[in-house]
Amino acid sequence: MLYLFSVQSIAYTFLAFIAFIVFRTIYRLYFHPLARFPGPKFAAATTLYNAYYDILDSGLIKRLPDMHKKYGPIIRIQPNEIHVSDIEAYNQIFKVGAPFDRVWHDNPFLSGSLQSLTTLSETKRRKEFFNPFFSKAAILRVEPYLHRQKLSQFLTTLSSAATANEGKGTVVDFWLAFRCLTMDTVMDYCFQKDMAALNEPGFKSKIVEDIAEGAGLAIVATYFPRFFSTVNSMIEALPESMVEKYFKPVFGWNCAQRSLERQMQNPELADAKLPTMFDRMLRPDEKKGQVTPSDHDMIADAVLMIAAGMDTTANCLGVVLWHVTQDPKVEQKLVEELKRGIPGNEEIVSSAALEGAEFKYLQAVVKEGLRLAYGVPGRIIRKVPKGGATVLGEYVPGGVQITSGIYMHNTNETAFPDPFKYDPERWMCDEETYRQRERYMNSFSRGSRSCVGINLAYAELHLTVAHLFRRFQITTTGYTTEADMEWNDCFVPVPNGRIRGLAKMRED
Ligand code: HEM
Repeated sequence: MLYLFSVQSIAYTFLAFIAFIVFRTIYRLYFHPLARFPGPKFAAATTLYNAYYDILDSGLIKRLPDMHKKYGPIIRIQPNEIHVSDIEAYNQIFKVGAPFDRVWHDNPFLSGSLQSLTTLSETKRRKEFFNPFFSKAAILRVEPYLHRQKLSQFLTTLSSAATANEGKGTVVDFWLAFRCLTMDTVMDYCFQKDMAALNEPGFKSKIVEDIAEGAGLAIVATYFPRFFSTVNSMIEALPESMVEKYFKPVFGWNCAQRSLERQMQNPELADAKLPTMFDRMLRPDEKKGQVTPSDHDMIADAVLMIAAGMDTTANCLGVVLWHVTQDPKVEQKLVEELKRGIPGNEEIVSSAALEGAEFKYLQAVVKEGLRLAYGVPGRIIRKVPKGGATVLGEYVPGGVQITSGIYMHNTNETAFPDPFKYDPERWMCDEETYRQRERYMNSFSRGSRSCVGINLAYAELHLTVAHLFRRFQITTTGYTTEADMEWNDCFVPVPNGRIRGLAKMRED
């Protein structure tokens, strides 16, 4: 009897569940406030549609251009989410001060950080600490002690690889090398903390490998935030040796986190002559109503800087290296310009000089790399304010998620004819065309939530690309394939393979 009862109750529960799914699907398809928006029916019925393409395929974002061609400029891509393809609508949602708050998918490593703040007012208060720290003037002021030194270490380690084998060179894993560079730079710039990844022969840094390998999970975590939070707490409760062996990304993050915690508790560990990111937070301007964030939130911000600054910049360097080495004309023009502007092979010039009139082609090479590296291609989501908003002439109710992916704008066919071709010449144009193209190029996002690290990123990119190609001849053909460079949208693009190349010293 007891057995029967339990079988019956399981059956009833199952039927109730099926009924719930059926009613919910009918509601979503025919009675939901977004029911009138066009788009695939499956996407309107369940988030599994998005999840399928984001987790099991290379990302929904890559399907959106075709979906927009079929259904129009404003489409429903999830039961409660709208995607718009039009640049004016993008500007409406992402302009400075726009009332569309960020949608935050809980992430155990970043909760409490700037990125987890959703409203404009909270964001503005926290950004007051960051904006002066990442200003162009601040970046230039410390450049001789920091990012230029990191660049020198990068070039030295690369020289060792390039002069090995009696000068025949060695194959270098540039995927890892660029991550060592960007990780060491961010850690040094923000916290005066030397992770010394660049000193590892052949850039074989374990901590960078461990942290970088976790990037692929970021998008999965946005669909199952509670599950990932719980699993993360369980992993953290395990003995350290097990975490190191079986859960490498978590271990890498924990190491970075502990090291930052140590530094926060012992501020004297920082070199007093240069500020760290925490200095300003620990000395808030009370007249402006600033308050020091909690220790937890400052640590979360520190972790955010690594997460936001490492892969994005390294991805762009990888894209530039790949395309430049695949096109002899581009490489020749770049190297000629660099030889004119940097006569001595061993010389290091400042990022300010590299952003001047003598290096226009270098700037175009970097800009085109940023365009095709996409920054955060798809998942930057906003919430329609209470009371709703009119977007592209359509009323969208309050509370609905809305977005417009960077990938779509960076590959807009009108702004960038033959959009997937890497062509720095697009940026060697008249001012009006340049401005038009810039409106579509949104790799750093726009508005109140745009990238706070943009100046540091540009300095790193110009410095690295200039000195890399000035000093080294790199062959990627035969060591990297088109398929390796294909990417999956994991919040940031994660390439299928690693970019590797044979590095040799340039003779003149
Ligand atoms: C090529 C390099 C980079 C690209 C393409 C890039 C791109 C972006 C994008 C698209 C966003 C918006 C993400 C969102 O709204 O969810 C963003 C946010 C952010 N970036 Fe960058 N980024 C780069 C480098 C850096 C660096 C070097 C740092 C600092 C060390 C940094 C720090 C941040 C922070 C803190 C945010 C969060 C801003 C907020 O939530 O309001 N980024 N970045």
